[in-house]
Amino acid sequence: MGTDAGHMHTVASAAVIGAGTMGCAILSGMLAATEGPFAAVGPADVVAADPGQAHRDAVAERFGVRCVACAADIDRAVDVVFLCVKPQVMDEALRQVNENPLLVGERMPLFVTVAAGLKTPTYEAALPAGARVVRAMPNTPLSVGAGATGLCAGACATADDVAVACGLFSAVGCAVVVEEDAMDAVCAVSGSGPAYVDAFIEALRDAGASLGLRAEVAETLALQTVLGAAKLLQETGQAPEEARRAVCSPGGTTLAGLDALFRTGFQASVQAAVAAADQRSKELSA
Ligand SMILES: NC(=O)C1=CN([C@@H]2O[C@H](COP(=O)(O)OP(=O)(O)OC[C@H]3O[C@@H](n4cnc5c(N)ncnc54)[C@H](OP(=O)(O)O)[C@@H]3O)[C@@H](O)[C@H]2O)C=CC1
Ligand SMILES: O=C(O)[C@@H]1CCC=N1
Repeated sequence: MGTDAGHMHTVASAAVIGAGTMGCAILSGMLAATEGPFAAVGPADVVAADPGQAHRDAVAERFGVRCVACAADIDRAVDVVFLCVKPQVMDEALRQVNENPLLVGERMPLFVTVAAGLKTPTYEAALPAGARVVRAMPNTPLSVGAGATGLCAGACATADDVAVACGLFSAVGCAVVVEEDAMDAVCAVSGSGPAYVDAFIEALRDAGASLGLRAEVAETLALQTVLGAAKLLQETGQAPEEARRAVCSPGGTTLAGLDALFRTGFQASVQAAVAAADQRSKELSA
């Protein structure tokens, strides 16, 4: 990594290990960045590792990056390695990283992991002493520039390393730095969160359809309602409680709807979902 006049580290090259949903979202954000630490990184500076040949061909075609089967096959040193495989196969991916002297030699890259559950000491124990690790928990809207990412630093990561990782994730959404013991909660709220919102949109669509709306009409209305409600909060800075009250006319439809929603356990359902995801994240790290 180089340091520019503002002392912000800039990245010249990167590797993405595991080019699935998250790996591709990171590739896409990194290559689109026109400012921040990844602004100078182009397709020729990036290598992706993924075992599926057909998948690799598709990734090479889509992003113009070089693709190899696994981290052991990466044939150049890089500044940053993004670890984007499932937690269950991280051991193997780290073993392949360790087999590659270009990645674990004298000049080690910064390792940024997005795996759920696995804690930074796990990586630090698997990699050579002194490995700089930043753990991130992004979410799928990253791929459309609207991600929400929580990050924390491993024991050897510097403030600049955290700034580099934040630079990538904040170019494609928002990024917040938290303590490592908050990462399971971040995973439960925003990492898994898009799926809860999708489930809500499905339920709103199906409820509309059950009242006789055509399914496509119901889905369009449900989706735009969620998008619009979030945008309203973001653009006005209103608290959700305040925005919610503005929808409620005395004795009107919304209060009738909210009363049924809360009476049938909406808040308890969300609480249970987040608690279960938090618990699962903790289990993945055990
Ligand atoms: N999806 C999400 O919403 C989020 C996921 N995450 C985390 O991101 C990580 C990746 O998840 P996601 O992108 O959804 O998973 P995907 O299955 O979409 O992507 C993982 C990719 O890694 C490949 N892979 C498996 N083993 C290796 C290896 N040894 N070396 C290189 N590549 C390998 C897989 O290939 P193959 O399929 O052929 O095995 C697959 O293409 C997980 O750890 C998850 O916890 C974090 C936040 C949100
Ligand atoms: O479901 C999972 O385990 C991953 C982590 C957060 C979102 N997807």
